[in-house]
Amino acid sequence: HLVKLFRKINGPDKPPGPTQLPYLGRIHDLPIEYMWLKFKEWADLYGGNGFYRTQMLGAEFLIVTDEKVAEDLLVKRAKHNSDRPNIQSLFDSKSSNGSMEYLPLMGRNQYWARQRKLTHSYITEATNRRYNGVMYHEAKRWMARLIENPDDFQFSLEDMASKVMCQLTWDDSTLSEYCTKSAWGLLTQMSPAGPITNVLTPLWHLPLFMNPWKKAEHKRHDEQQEWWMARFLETRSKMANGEMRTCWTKQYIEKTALKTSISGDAEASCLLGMLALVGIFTVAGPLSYWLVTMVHHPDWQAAVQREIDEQCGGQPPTLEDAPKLPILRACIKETMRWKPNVPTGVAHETEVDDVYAGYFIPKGTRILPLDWAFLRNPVKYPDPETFRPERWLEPGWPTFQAPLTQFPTLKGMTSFGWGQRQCLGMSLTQDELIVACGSLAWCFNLKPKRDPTTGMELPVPLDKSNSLLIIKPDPFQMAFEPRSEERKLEALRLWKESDAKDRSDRAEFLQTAAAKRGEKAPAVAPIGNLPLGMPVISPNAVVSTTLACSFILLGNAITQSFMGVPALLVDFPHPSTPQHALAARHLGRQWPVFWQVGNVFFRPISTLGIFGYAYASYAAYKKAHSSSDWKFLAVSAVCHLITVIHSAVNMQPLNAKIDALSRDGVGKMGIKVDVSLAEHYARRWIKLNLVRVVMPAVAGSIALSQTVKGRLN
Ligand code: HEM
Repeated sequence: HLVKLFRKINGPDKPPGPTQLPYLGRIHDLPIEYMWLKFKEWADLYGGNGFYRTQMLGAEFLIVTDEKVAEDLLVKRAKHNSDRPNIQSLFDSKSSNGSMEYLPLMGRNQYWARQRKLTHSYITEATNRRYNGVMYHEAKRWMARLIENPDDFQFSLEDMASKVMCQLTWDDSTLSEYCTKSAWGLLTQMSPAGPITNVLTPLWHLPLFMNPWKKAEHKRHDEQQEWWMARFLETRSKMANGEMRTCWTKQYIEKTALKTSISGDAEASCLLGMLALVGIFTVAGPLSYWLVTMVHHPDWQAAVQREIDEQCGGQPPTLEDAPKLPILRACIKETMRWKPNVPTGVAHETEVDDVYAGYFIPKGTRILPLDWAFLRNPVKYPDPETFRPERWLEPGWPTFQAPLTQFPTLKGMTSFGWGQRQCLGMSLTQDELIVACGSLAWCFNLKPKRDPTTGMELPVPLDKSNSLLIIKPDPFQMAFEPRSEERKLEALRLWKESDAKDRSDRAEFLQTAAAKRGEKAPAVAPIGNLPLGMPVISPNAVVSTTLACSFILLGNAITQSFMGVPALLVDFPHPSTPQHALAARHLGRQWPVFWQVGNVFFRPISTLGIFGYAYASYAAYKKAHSSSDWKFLAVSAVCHLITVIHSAVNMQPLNAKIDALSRDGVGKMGIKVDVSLAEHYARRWIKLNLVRVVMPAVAGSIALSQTVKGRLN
């Protein structure tokens, strides 16, 4: 039976390709890491017709390695070849059961059709509006961040792309960090290099109680959905107060909701959430590779800088300048050709049996347009392994197109896919890369970093990346050297100016909204995403104050336990000696002086800590319940609460006892104490006071780490 099966699956009627094993196909020698390189290796062996076939665990693949074949199958026969394969580790990735969640992964069904139409119209409109200046604002912020903290460039790069998308979707750039995390979560889950269940698909069907992959996906999925819905509802409630500026979600609620076939809030929140998410890791890829490329090609970097200096009047480039910047556009396009960030391409699935070039292509075949192969075709791209932007700029190269005011353009590149499923973010990607890469070239010399001890240049690897569906380079180090002191100051000034304008625009908008409602305008403009109905006080400012409280309390408690009381007890006479009674009375008299400051000063600031941390925790909860930030601050609040309760319940009675020593053992409320235990009371006090050392230390450390990580912004 096996021999028969083997002959059948490798029969001469099948398209060429590596020999297939029954059921396994070629799963055994297809590496998860850098899978596209193996696909290309097979392409060189079997892809003479522009395609070859392989199998994986019963799934049939047609790997397309020539653009003409991709055009034939995915554009001309798009009607039958525009479905998507199921992704095992996501629930209903194709929306066959109406989940309506992830547009790029949906099958070719009604949900996909209406969501694609709407997404296309929103992106087109935003492109025509020049994205309301969001890209310029975020590029300026990024330059300033790179000047102030260059070593954090990988984070700030992705955060810039995320802020652009969050701003366009919800008019709130403060959502960027969570959105990026959520984006990588989804990307990992859907990639072959993600959970093992994407490759060993039967594992996914284990019962839930013994299935860690399904449990993890439940959690990820539910958190993401909840967050998208929270953003949607928040926009709606801000709109009800007239406090929402232009963004895609507002546009949907205000204009589209009544006219569209989108089924309701759940579908709309997913469509908008997915739109925000898909523009992060995609744009971050070429931006990261731009850094790598420029470090390795200082001559082209200098050419881009010269062009910008000559054409943009000493300022960073705008989209209006783009026609005058062919070298910048050529370098961006060549970066995307040389280091494509979706190297395997995105699979389509066939919906009918078909015949192509005499070969039978069964229904359900996954067609993979292998971008790595398209972009390394030596006929179209001579010397394909080398970064050569001149191929877009000089007549004589197969890819040259005139006029240079229009070409080269990213639009239509094979990297954006094919036919009915072609990427909807081409213009947004092109515009964002022109603004961001152009601003980098205007402001910095991008160089290798030197090891501070050896003085040697640290390598910037060319071929190290993750292996997800959309890739980015592995972490590396490099230097961002401002081109001159004036450029640096100008970049900082531009950001300050843009930030101030943004804040005042928001404040003015809110004031107008308040005036329309007949209310007094809020004193401080809420920047970001503060909870509705709360006084508008920045959680960051509150926590900075309570942090000081925690550490003051800590300092005080250390002084008391390790200096103050031990000093009072030096050479304290033994109860059997005649001097003891006098010393005990003396201790009782010293005590109120010592303790009073605790009641008057430290208890109130400890109480202030409770409220401050609780407020910040609540604000963090409102901002993103699904993130655990609020829990950290809640722990800080509880630590302060414990300190206050402990002082009242355990320490105060001890104070009263020591105080009673000053009156020969009879306290104010008539309590009687044993004078011979004077030193014992004081030493016990030292021990109990350690709670007042530990609790503020924990509270303060947690809050400090949250503040340093920027979790309260
Ligand atoms: C370097 C940047 C980008 C690359 C290389 C890229 C690449 C791709 C690819 C290969 C596809 C699948 C095409 C196919 O199946 O044939 C795709 C689909 C898609 N892209 Fe992009 N993309 C990029 C940026 C963006 C951005 C910035 C957005 C939106 C803001 C976006 C939105 C989409 C959407 C919505 C789809 C799904 C289309 C559908 O399934 O009908 N992309 N992209």
